[in-house]
Amino acid sequence: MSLDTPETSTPASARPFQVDLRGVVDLLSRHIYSSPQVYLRELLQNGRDAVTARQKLPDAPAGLLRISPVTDADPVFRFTDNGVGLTATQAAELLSTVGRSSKRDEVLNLRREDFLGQFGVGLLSCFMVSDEIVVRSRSAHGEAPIEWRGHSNGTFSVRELSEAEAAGLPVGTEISLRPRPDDATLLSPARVRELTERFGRYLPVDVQLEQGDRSWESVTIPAPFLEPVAAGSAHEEAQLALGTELLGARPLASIEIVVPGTETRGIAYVLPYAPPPSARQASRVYLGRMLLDERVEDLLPDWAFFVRCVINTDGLSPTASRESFVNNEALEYTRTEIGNALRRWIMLQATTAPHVLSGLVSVHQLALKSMAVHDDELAALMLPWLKIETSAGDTTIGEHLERFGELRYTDTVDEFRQVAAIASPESPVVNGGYVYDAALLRQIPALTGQSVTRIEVSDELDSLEAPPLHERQLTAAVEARAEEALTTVQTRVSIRSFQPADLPALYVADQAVLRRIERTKAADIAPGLWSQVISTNDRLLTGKNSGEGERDVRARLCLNWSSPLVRRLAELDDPLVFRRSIELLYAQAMLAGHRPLTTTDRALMTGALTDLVQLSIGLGDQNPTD
Ligand SMILES: Nc1ncnc2c1ncn2[C@@H]1O[C@H](COP(=O)(O)OP(=O)(O)OP(=O)(O)O)[C@@H](O)[C@H]1O
Repeated sequence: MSLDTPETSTPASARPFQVDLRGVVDLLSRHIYSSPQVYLRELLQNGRDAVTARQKLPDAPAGLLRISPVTDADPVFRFTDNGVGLTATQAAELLSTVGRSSKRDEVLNLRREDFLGQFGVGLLSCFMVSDEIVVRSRSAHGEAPIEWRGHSNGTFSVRELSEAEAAGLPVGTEISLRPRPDDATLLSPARVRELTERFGRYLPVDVQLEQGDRSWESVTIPAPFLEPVAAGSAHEEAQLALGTELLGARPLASIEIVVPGTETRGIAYVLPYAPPPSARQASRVYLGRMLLDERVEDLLPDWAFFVRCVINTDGLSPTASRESFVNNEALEYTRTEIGNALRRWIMLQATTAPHVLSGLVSVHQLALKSMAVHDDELAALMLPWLKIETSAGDTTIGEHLERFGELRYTDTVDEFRQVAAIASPESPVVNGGYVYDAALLRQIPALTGQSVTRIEVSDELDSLEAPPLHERQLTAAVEARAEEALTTVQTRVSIRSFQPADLPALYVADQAVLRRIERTKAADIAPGLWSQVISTNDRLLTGKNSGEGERDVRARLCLNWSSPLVRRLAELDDPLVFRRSIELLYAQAMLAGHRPLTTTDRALMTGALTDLVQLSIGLGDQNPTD
């Protein structure tokens, strides 16, 4: 069927949509606004906008918003402003038409930046707490004062007030609400104070609350996050107090954020504790100094999880719920600029306040590493402060490079654990296995010109020499005895010589090393032509192939033939002492390599320890454990 109107039909007259106000209020309260408490935010916002509109006229007084909560003596809530006011025509048109707003640019149909409202639905939020809204207003443009009454059943009336009726009504607007019994607490003095302070504490107009004794108390204070502060000033204290309230602890530092492009400014507080890396810090955000939300999620870049911000913006667009921003180019730009401000601050600390940076690094290592990986400039400044684990203990990249001039690292934690025990103290190995570490270490040559080498476990264990030929018979017998001792944990045993000599055993799980051990074993058995064939073949091997399957590449215990303890064990005749000692060496090598112990491993270790203790105190013959 065509959507065009058939020529023969009678032209239909255009009629306006009917709006079911109850449905709209239900939509607002259940699906747009998070809670009925936003009635106060919407009133504050309308009052603030009316004051702004009046300030554009000559001789406007300073803006003033006054709120009288519901009390036992007076069950009506009143909100007054000394703003621009409304004429009868404006009231009929603007207050009574859902979606009509005076605050949009007529041509662009966009929010005008000096106003907070734009959607033309805010006043309806009062129907979430009251069945009737009464507006009495006197326009700054002259004309008779008016009274507009709107009902939640969708009807309204508007009338001009006589001067007698409007006696004492100044230019501006007064909104009265009589709360539904269930909602009365939302309009009570305590809740009204709490909500006014939360939403409107930093508004650029004076907001006053009526007290029990009919006096007025101002709740507005200067926003401590909008001005640069002098060190040691009361203003700085107020700024830190706000950060302490926000984080629950005194911030490590405060970083000024200024994004002129979207009229955004505020403070990023550095958390004094490390949050989980996945936890994106939500920002407390004000729009035109009115609270938008305590937890706006998308204003910071992902990596900025070490700060929490308090921000005010005049240039970003709120969604209709006024609890988050429209995800547009301006938001994207602001997010990037906030990221740049954080980066600039870190760089400044690196050059002017290294102690601040080192404090920051000790708490927020991971966030900083994640930033440095994608940012050469930042990496150059941050690298010296970043902590690393080395076979000679924990240190920083800067200290390590200063001491050793070069850096050798493993790609994984597992590799590190296997080589850490045998790395020489003159050339320690760095653990590049923690998140971002290897990627950062690889940046060093380009940034500082210093040498960085990735090492392989197999290269480090290259010095695993087979015992001399004349001792092979003895070592083969020890290997067999030791392997028998370890049958429950199915671990092979090889004897090799390596440094340091005081390390009796090494647990080897690296496949390349295991292949090499197997190779030397085959070469030992088949000297001459066969050993050449095998070594040529090994050079060609880069991964798994059919020949490899025949080799035994199970993890194994490497006993150190250079260790006096192992040599002493080789001479030991007592089978129980030998077995228990081998079991203990196995457990010790597992623990030194940070390998998790299985139940069998633990049972083996406990049994060995118990027996050795019993044997050493002379109980061995009476009660060995098995
Ligand atoms: N206190 C007031 N003084 C003067 N005019 C007002 C006042 N409150 C509301 N108005 C007029 O009524 C219109 C509709 O108000 P409403 O709160 O429903 O929407 P809005 O403020 O324009 O937009 P939003 O839905 O985004 O809050 C306003 O655009 C304004 O012209």
